[in-house]
Amino acid sequence: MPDLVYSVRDVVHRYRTPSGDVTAVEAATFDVPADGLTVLAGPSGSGKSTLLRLLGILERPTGGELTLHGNDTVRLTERARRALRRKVHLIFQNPVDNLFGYLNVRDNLKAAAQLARADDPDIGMLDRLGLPGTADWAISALSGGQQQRLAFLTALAANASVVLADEPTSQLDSNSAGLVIETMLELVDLGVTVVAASHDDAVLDVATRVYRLGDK
Ligand SMILES: Nc1ncnc2c1ncn2[C@@H]1O[C@H](COP(=O)(O)OP(=O)(O)OP(=O)(O)O)[C@@H](O)[C@H]1O
Repeated sequence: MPDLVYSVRDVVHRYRTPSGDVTAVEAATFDVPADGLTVLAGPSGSGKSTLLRLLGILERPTGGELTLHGNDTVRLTERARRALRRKVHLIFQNPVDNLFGYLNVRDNLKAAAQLARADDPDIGMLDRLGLPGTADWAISALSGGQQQRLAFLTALAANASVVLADEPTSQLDSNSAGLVIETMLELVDLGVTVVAASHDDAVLDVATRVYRLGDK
């Protein structure tokens, strides 16, 4: 049995709005084992992004239980939640939101490591993981797919054990999406736990497991 990274039990999340409470996540129950690619699937508005924010410890669920490596993230102090959050790396759907546009490729890896208080990153990962010879390139010189690929490599530079990706291929054409999927699977092979919210069939096809959120 692989290690359990997340245990999610009857998790509910409501947002307060001026026109009343909005239930974004309703009774979500699933496990995320350490191995493989876990995909959260569901139609627009089904709560995928909210669930990723809860898994990323950016927000506390309104109800239910959510543990990360056995730590009860609902009841932990803010300080303990911050320490746990350092092991988790979030990737957003728009590639440029994941990178510092004014830094080159190498310095993006270095900045990710510094922000996570990790050791100096191995820049050679660019050559091994699909971005050979790009260390000195500006971010704007990379294609969207290459930018998103680099975003996943910044997670390695940050020494993250968990990567949470919100619709990582939705802004990309199918070739670029293919590059990103390859990179997600490479991270999985390197022992990183990858959770992606996605309704892209190409991502669903390579998923190790899929948790479907219902229409509400
Ligand atoms: N900050 C917020 N305040 C109020 N309501 C919100 C907030 N964020 C999300 N919601 C609502 O919660 C529900 C779930 O949204 P969420 O973005 O998590 O779903 P999603 O499956 O990721 O959708 P999409 O694929 O369109 O991004 C929606 O009804 C949305 O309008």
